[in-house]
Amino acid sequence: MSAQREMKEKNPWPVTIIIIVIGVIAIVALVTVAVLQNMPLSQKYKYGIVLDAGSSHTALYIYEWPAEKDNNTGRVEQTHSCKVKGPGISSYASDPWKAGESLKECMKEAEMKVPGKRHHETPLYLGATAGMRLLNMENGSASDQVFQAVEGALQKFPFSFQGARILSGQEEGAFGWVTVNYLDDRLKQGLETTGALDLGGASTQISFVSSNYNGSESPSNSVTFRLYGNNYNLYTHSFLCYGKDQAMKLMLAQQTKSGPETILDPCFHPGYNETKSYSDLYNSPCVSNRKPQGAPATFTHMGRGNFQQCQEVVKKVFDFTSCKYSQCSFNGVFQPLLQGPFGAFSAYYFVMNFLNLTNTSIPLDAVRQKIKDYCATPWKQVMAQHPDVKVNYLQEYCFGATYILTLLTEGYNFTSESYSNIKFIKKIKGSDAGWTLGYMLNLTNMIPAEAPDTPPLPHAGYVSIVTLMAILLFILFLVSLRPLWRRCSKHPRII
Ligand SMILES: Nc1ccn([C@@H]2O[C@H](COP(=O)(O)OP(=O)(O)OP(=O)(O)O)[C@@H](O)[C@H]2O)c(=O)n1
Repeated sequence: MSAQREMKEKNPWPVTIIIIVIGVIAIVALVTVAVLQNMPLSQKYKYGIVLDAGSSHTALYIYEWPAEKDNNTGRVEQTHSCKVKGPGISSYASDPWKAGESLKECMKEAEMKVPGKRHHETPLYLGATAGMRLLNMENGSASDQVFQAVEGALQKFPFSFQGARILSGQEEGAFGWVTVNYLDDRLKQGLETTGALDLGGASTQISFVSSNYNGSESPSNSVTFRLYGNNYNLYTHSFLCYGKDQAMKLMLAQQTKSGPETILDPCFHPGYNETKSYSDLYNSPCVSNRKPQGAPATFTHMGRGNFQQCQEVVKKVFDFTSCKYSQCSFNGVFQPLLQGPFGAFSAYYFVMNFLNLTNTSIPLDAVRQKIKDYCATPWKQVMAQHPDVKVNYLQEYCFGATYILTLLTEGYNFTSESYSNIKFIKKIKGSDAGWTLGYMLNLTNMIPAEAPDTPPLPHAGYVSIVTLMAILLFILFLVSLRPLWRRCSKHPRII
């Protein structure tokens, strides 16, 4: 009996097993805590909606980002877009309530796309650009009525409506630049930025960072930002009336100065023949003061399809005569030396994409030749070759391409070499290039001035290190129990 008790007391196995079990439980607990503690929270998303009320049309964009990453970058994505049917809101000046009505279809779509429980916290913004800038200049009360109508319509939806307003040209340029560089992940990483070229229907913007511009010459073109710990001194300018549609009015005004009944327009295809009204042509503040006295009610617009002559007429819409600065683009507007890559979007993309000219490694002379051939193509043939393209767009691609080339090379001074620095783009990583994303990021304070603190290790690295340390500690512990092992390995003596 006493010999058995002694054997039990001297046998260390049960103690060793208990220690091993506790050790294993401790390791499992440690690793589990490390994994759970560092696990990303279950993905909840937040949403933001921006309506781009442009001169030619309105578009709605829905953005989405992980809820816990409000203050971080590169995570906001466009998840949905909706093109509002009909013209831009400025076209409803004589029927303002229709401007509000026109938005309802896309807004209903947004109600379906954003999860119901997020509706009330989802900010909704409407920003109007050059079409409303022009209407506001022309008729302030009509512009106010259009805003009242759209605000009334938008307030009826369950989102958190943050107001409708006209963006300045400077804001439009700067937010377009923010969008492009945010989507390219250039801001967070502090990389060289990309310039932004935006061609709308009524205005056009150029924005870029140039090392020879610090804002002292022509301060009205300067916008400064501090983003993720980096300072940016952006040059930006918006040319009102130099969007594609208004520039075409300027070009047609050149050709109808004397109030003729017929014009033979080099920027339209041969065989193109339409009767147009003088009052429609001269209905915008960009040209209204040039309307010829005693002109007939209509004129016949005929096409000639001559690229060189078109270039000559288009050049005349720019004023290159005066510049009080060290250097100018046109109309006496200061512009520093072009620098770095550029992204060109909106109508730049629509037109160049239609003509298969988005590849800027094609030499400029070859681009000119292609546009020349296209302009010379008879209108009937163009229509037959593109039955799916809206005639309103189709008839303007010869002018559009000639205008784009003239604006870039003569207006902004891109050369045969620097032309290849331009990329014609529609989307970047699934989000449309344009001012809307930059506008929302700014209003929701989603780009911090200082670089956000990042954890020293990624989640997987943290878990691996904790696991490794725990195993090493356990092995060390087992090794420290060696005296016990030796005793265990000897057969218990039964005396
Ligand atoms: N498939 C398309 C779509 C649009 N356009 C042209 O692109 C211009 C409109 O560009 P957009 O960026 O939509 O301009 P808006 O926002 O309407 O104008 P703005 O910014 O000046 O207010 C218009 O001239 C339109 O004719 C085109 O040529 N082909």
